[in-house]
Amino acid sequence: MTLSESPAAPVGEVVLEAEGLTKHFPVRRKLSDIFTGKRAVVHAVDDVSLTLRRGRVTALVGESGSGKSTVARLFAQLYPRTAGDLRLHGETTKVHGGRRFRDYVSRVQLIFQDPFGSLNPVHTVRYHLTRALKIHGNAGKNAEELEAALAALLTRVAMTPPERYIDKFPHELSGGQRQRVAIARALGADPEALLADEPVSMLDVSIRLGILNLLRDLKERLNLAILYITHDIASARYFADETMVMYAGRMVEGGDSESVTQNPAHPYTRLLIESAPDPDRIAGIADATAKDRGNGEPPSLIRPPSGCRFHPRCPHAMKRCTVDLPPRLEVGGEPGHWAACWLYDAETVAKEGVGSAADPSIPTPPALHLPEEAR
Ligand SMILES: Nc1ncnc2c1ncn2[C@@H]1O[C@H](COP(=O)(O)OP(=O)(O)OP(=O)(O)O)[C@@H](O)[C@H]1O
Repeated sequence: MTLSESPAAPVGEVVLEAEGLTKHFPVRRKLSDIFTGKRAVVHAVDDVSLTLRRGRVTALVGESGSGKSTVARLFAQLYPRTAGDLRLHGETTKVHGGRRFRDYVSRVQLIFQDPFGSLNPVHTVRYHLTRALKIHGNAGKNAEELEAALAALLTRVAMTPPERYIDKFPHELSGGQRQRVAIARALGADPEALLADEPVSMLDVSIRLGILNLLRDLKERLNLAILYITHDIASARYFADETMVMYAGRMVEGGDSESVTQNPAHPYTRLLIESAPDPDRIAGIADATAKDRGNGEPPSLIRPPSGCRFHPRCPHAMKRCTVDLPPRLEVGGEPGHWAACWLYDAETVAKEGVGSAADPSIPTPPALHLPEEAR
């Protein structure tokens, strides 16, 4: 097997495109539902639009329960979607098992958070990788070619010399090495896109950077499109080209990673950044934590708030935020940087005044940098 190093597809070519992706999970029926005829659902993901391109990492950031893993599973087609479209190279794709699903999985691979759970403890590295190569038709024509393909996979994830690792069982490897094997197994399909769901969150802090550097190397050498799911916005700045922020099942901000992390526009992104441990900002941590507590908890996804879902926690909320869902609005002067927030609609701000409908118990926020026309 030869991994398609820098394949002909141009960097930036769209691989996968989601439009209006929505997933509602039904919740257990209550007696009252029988009388009302309604069935409650968890609004796990609503109206998510996202594009994955060759040679680019797109980070999807948000706190626990915001819907990130559900988006990854929708992209992997492990769940049927409630609504919306998913296109592979411009064509709608909807597969439910069988050969079509296997073809899809050959092009789009998912890497899980838990390297301890994703490898079968009774099988060796050789078994896991051979199986992946065979399933995806990349095992070569004979034993020598298979051996060469196995060595290529381990070399690609910097587990060298390959013979040191190939016959090891998962328990003989460190967490970082197991995640490298899981990545090598995904590469066994020779995919175009990797969906990495919190790939480093269960690893020691000291080895996280090594795995992110490996993924970056793969993005460049194999021209992969990578969806990087994380709750750690600081790592998104370091690793991703583009960053999208999710809150309570909806996307609230997006743009290139530098703009989103250095000049966050949505009040939720600002809160996320303030509560992220940042070695350059150690003095501010206690203060930020206190502010978080004041800003409350994520809402129920069974009955999500009307309008902007962040409005009950938002120190800048206006009346319109409580009733109208904000569209994606451009953030002044930064091409491609948007926020789904009425603060970026000058007319609304002028008419209602920033914070005019905010809960008075929310602590006073730091100064907002709004576009001039909205001040
Ligand atoms: N199979 C399911 N059935 C019912 N509800 C679900 C199911 N899977 C997820 N949910 C709900 O959907 C919401 C989004 O969950 P999801 O796991 O996608 O969030 P997340 O941002 O990935 O969180 P985490 O970082 O904790 O994994 C949560 O409220 C979760 O409880």
